[in-house]
Amino acid sequence: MISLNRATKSFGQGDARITAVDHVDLSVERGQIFGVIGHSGAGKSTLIRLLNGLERADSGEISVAGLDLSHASEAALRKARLKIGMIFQHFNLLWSRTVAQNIAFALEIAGVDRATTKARVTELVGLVGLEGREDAYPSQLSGGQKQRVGIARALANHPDVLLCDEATSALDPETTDAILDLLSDINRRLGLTIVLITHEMHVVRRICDQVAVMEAGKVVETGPAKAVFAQPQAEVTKRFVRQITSADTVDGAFDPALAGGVEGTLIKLIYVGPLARQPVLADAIRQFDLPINIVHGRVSRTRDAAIGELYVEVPAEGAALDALLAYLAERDIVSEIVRGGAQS
Ligand SMILES: Nc1ncnc2c1ncn2[C@@H]1O[C@H](COP(=O)(O)OP(=O)(O)OP(=O)(O)O)[C@@H](O)[C@H]1O
Repeated sequence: MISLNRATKSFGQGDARITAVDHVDLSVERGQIFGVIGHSGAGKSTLIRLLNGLERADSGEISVAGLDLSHASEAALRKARLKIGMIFQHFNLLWSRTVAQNIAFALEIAGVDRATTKARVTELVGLVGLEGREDAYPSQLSGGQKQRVGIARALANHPDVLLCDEATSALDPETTDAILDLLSDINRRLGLTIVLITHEMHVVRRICDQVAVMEAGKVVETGPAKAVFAQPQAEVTKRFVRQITSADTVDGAFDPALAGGVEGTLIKLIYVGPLARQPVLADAIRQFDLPINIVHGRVSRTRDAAIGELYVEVPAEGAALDALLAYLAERDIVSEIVRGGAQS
């Protein structure tokens, strides 16, 4: 549905030149919710502006819903934009128009006749849960309701893709979750492809299937959200994941360095999905006759998976430890020795 091949965009000249998007390769499948996460200045906004044709790449190819944006004429881009819906952090509503008129505006621009517009607006108001608020003005709405109007407007012309630019950053946590759940529901019901940019790992965890992590214009890591959560590779990704896992833990993040009284080898185990419901550890204890002691554990959820993280103490090293780690690896459990435990 969307592909970027070595897409690059710079601003400024000479020493002041900044490469906001630097040779980015990405591929988004139809029906996916794809998150792009990064800190401020990482290049996310520029990337999303490349995807809706508001910026042209200096080099590389960008294709959205079958249109090659890198080489399209201005007229083709304008037409394509009708099929690329977008929602914004600050909603960008017309303040002098009611909810229904804001939604209808997108259809007026597309030249849709009055009767069709009226019926479509009613349908969209229902889809985003704003029944009864059709005649309200934006100033009379809560932040979450304003974003619902933004979503309805973005969906008016049956877009192929919905781009979300920090769509929940101005909302409180509860409203954020309600809007994310609405996006997830729309994605499932309409099979709509969604690309969202965010600086919050919570957003990625709650609804994204795939994620790309950006830093200084480059994509430093990409993959299924559950894999990136389970085993973040880049430093910046590890910090994002830590941010969320420590927020989830009532008594703060577990710090293995502070775990007292651990005599044997301290190992961190990570397992994803159905494994969380299998007694792999109990089996390992029986198989190796080792009193494996659980020091700390937690389970976090992504859109479609549970990720378990366990810190265990094992009175073994050398060949016995190797055999245990091999046994766990065969069962798709990732292990990392945190302290002690010479392997043979
Ligand atoms: N029109 C522009 N002219 C000059 N520099 C720009 C322009 N747009 C973006 N930049 C620069 O490109 C880099 C990436 O900016 P971008 O806004 O894409 O990042 P971001 O990840 O979206 O950050 P934020 O969340 O703060 O918007 C920044 O250094 C920014 O200053």
